[in-house]
Amino acid sequence: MALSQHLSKSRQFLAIARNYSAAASLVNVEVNDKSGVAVVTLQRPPVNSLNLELLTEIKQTLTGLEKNKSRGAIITSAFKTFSAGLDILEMYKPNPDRAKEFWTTLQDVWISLYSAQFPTVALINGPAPAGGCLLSLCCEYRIMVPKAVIGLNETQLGIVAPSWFAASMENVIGKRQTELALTTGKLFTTDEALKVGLIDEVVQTKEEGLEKAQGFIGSFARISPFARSLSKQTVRGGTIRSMVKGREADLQLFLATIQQDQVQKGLGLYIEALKKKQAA
Ligand SMILES: CC/C=C\C/C=C\C/C=C\CC/C=C/CC(=O)SCCNC(=O)CCNC(=O)[C@H](O)C(C)(C)COP(=O)(O)OP(=O)(O)OC[C@H]1O[C@@H](n2cnc3c(N)ncnc32)[C@H](O)[C@@H]1OP(=O)(O)O
Repeated sequence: MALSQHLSKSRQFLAIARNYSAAASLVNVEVNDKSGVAVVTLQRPPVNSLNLELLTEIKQTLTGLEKNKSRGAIITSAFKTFSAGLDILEMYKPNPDRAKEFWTTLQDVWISLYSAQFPTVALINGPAPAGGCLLSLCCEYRIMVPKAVIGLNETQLGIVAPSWFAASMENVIGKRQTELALTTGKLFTTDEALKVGLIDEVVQTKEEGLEKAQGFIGSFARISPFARSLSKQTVRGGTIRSMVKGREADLQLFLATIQQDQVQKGLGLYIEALKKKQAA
């Protein structure tokens, strides 16, 4: 492609990206003019807990990037927490219609991000428990800052990570480590996560992380995008097909689980503990 054509295409893409960024106040999208890589910054204060609105905006962002044949996406946070995971208030004393839409949107986000045709990097610039960890596991590469934690800690809340959460982790660190991590609800420190392969690199700052993430995506410059994305599909296809096939049953299981008295009690206590921690 001629340089002028490439630039015009980039500008067009930039304008589109800025458009859906402007409409989406909980997610900011900035496309690097040179590389065409999108930096997708989650910005729902204070801790990017994933409620219906944030998930909807992430889903719209991913759809936009796919439609515009993005060169790649780096997912990060505007705050000191990457993401506190699912918003517990969406599961505590839930409205049934909203809970259904909430879980369906989470499933949609997982499918879009896990199967994205473009390269994806999670720049984990702070704690990433549960749903925050899941979001990063959907990406192809994980870069993390020191003194943070990451993991699927659902059992600590008295709930169970669904099978597709577990599969996402298993595909990265293997069955044995996943079983240990899930049953104990382990939150890995940055060093532990690197050792077990849950993350790929440690950086000292977010800026350094952005450079490394651009470098990872740039490493595909000489690889055919078609061959790249088909290879990704080959590796991930089984997990995606199984999740899609079971998504209705998964939704029903979620709705039934969060209606249980014992689960509601556990979530209530967990919310109280979070609030007490802040008051202390
Ligand atoms: C075979 C399978 C069978 C069955 C499966 C079927 C169904 C399964 C059913 C359910 C599965 C559901 C899966 C859920 C996954 C999740 O993601 S659950 C969420 C888990 N998240 C956490 O445990 C993180 C909790 N938060 C923290 O640890 C800390 O907040 C954090 C380290 C992230 C940041 O610490 P800090 O900077 O000190 O902030 P604060 O703790 O002071 O928090 C600030 C305010 O934010 C509120 N908050 C924090 N996290 C959440 C959250 N996840 N949701 C909602 N709100 C949150 C916190 O209460 C403070 O609020 P306040 O200012 O006091 O109002």
